[in-house]
Amino acid sequence: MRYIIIGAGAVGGTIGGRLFQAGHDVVLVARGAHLEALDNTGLRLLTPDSDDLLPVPASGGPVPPRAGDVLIVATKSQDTLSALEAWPRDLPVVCAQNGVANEDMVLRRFSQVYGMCVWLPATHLDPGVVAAYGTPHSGLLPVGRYPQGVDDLAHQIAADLTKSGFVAPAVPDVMRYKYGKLLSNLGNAVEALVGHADGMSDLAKQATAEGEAVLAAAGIAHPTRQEEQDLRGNQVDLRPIEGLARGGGSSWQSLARGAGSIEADYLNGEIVLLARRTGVGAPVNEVLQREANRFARDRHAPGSMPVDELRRLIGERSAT
Ligand SMILES: NC(=O)C1=CN([C@@H]2O[C@H](COP(=O)(O)OP(=O)(O)OC[C@H]3O[C@@H](n4cnc5c(N)ncnc54)[C@H](OP(=O)(O)O)[C@@H]3O)[C@@H](O)[C@H]2O)C=CC1
Ligand SMILES: CC(C)(CO)C(=O)C(=O)O
Repeated sequence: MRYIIIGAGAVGGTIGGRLFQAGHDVVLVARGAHLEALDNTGLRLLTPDSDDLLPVPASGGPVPPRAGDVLIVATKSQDTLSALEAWPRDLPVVCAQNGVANEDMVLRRFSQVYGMCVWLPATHLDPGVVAAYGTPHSGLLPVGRYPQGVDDLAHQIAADLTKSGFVAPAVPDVMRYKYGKLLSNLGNAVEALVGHADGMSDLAKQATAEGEAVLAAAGIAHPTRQEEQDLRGNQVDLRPIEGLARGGGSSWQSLARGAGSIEADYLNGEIVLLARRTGVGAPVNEVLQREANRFARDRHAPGSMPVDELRRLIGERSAT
């Protein structure tokens, strides 16, 4: 099996780097300065306990096919389709991403799709450099066939990831896990907008509570908090890497890089979509989606919105 990682940033770089370290064939697909650094120097993968320079092959696009190729897409959700555009449609694709929309988007074009629920705090620090901030051998990556089930390939992927140091069970209901993870990611926009200001976690809890109510109204199952906690164990506990504080989660990082786009349409926006479909309200997530998109478009620095301003906007929207 050869793992082709489409979007070798924080998550893709970490998964690809660990698979490579465990002896698997890996190709990292990247672009721009990141691709140049990967080509010239290799992938530098930092963890709390290690600092490795890995000569993982990299490419800017499709590579000559080989039997057993598997695509792992680890771009932000807004980049999924364009990143997969040039790849042969008979390849299996694993969506190692947050949100729950990628699998359907990919299934329109590729017939064999897998979901992966990604609990793996990581940062794309610089071109060619990624950091994974978990406990040693951390990262929880349940994987399964989309929309449900476990086939031989899902078992093989889970086994390869497990041998690479992840906790990676093959699960028959991967989307149930991904809906649970979606709830945890509704606070991404809060962190991106107001940073770690006082009041940030209350706003994130409001977004999550609203998300839970919307999933309940839509009849969508997700793990209970206890089940998720049991599964997570200490796999996603952040540990410091000396000299490298983690600024924030994946959406915060998009703003910090001035990326011009953010994943909010696929995180808070998923709750807004479901709320509209089921006829319930989702004012908190609506404001977070709108403001996060505005912040990304106007290239505001992460954490630069006063928390009172965000509270005011949510209050205003909730009152209408
Ligand atoms: N970071 C984290 O801690 C976690 C992230 N996730 C999820 O994982 C997914 C990936 O996030 P993350 O790793 O943070 O994102 P990153 O931005 O770090 O990495 C995504 C990479 O994809 C690249 N990319 C986008 N389009 C293309 C393309 N057409 N060709 C080649 N490369 C492309 C980006 O390049 P460029 O920079 O040039 O745009 C970037 O390097 C998201 O769904 C996120 O929500 C889940 C759990 C934790
Ligand atoms: C859980 C968390 C916040 C880990 O960083 C994440 O999923 C993200 O950054 O998107």
